[in-house]
Amino acid sequence: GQRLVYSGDVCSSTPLILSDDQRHGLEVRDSFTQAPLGPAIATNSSESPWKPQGECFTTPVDNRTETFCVFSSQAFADGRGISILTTPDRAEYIRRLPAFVEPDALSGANSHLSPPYEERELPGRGRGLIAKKTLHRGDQIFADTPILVGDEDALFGLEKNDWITLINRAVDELPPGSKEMFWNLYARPKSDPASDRFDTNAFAVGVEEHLQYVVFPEMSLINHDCRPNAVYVFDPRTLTQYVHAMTTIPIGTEITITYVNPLMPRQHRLKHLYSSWRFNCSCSACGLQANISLASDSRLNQIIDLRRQIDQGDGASLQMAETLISLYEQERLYASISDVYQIAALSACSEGQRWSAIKYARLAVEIGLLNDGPDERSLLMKALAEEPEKEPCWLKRVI
Ligand SMILES: C[S@@+](CC[C@H](N)C(=O)[O-])C[C@H]1O[C@@H](n2cnc3c(N)ncnc32)[C@H](O)[C@@H]1O
Repeated sequence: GQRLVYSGDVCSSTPLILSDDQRHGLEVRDSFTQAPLGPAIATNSSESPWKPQGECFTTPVDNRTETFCVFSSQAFADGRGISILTTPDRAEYIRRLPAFVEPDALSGANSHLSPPYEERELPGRGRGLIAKKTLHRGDQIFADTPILVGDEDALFGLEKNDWITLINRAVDELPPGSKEMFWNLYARPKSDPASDRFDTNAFAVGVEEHLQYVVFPEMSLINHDCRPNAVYVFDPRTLTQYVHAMTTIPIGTEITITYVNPLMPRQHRLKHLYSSWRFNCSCSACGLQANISLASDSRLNQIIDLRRQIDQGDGASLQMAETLISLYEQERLYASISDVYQIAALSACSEGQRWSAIKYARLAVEIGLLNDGPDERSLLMKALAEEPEKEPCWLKRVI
């Protein structure tokens, strides 16, 4: 969850949160803040699922005083349970989400009976997840609800001791199975065992356009790679985070996601991973020989320059978009490529290149679903994939 804006805000995809000295300037991946499709919350108010709260703590946030309490439900998600450390207003919003009020909203979630992976001890990186069968792009690996939710304003605003009191209570209120999974999570001992585990394992997500940090204990075993083979996306209506294969993952291969913005140059990635998680990144992209690594960095710079030109100018020509796609492919940045297909689809549309527009729009739809979920852009891409001539972008480019 740390803010990883690098040169022009191109991409930020960090799942986890971090050490005390870095608890500032956080952000959520763009995709998480997309407006969900369909009504976000139920209009009828059902009975509150929350167990009566204990003591709450207050802190000033933006010139007002906010109160933070723990809201727990042991029954949530068929007894998996959830504890939410937030304000009473936000808890009220959350309890009306389909995750709580629609009986079938979680029917496909939290099923770990025959997972496509197994847990293994891996040299130099603790536990990790290894594919038990070959996975292909789009295969679902996880669909889980969080067991803990911690409000950004509480995490960064509350006195440390108040935060520690609340996060420990939040863990205590979980059903035994979930509590055990939480205590089994890895954390480097730093301040408080619950708070340390939360810091190492929480993902930043947007709920009601507000940043929350959420812990999914099964997904927490996924290690980092700068060129990962899996991606994750959060659905704020069902509070479900999905992990999908983004490339072919051969049987016996480790399943990975990226913890940092993969467009950062190698030195920045190494530094960031070390300062936040205290490990020396040894992924293939970090371990490249010096001259090959320089070539990789220069491609990353070229990507950032091109994207800046596109953002600041009048959009991309199809040629620019195809150059970008090629650079992403050369860099194996498949986990971040979906918006580049969108750029290509729009530029092809504006140049009246029918088949290219359809091809890139289809790719943007397919890959965008894995990366960003069903957001508004995916509707536009769907329409473009059908009949580009009917879209406002058609032949818009005046050259
Ligand atoms: C969310 S946990 C991942 C699961 C963890 N390996 C375990 O044993 O539970 C994050 C921690 O895993 C380790 N880790 C993750 N990716 C790594 C990598 N590429 N190289 C070395 N250590 C890594 C680091 O210790 C990091 O703080």
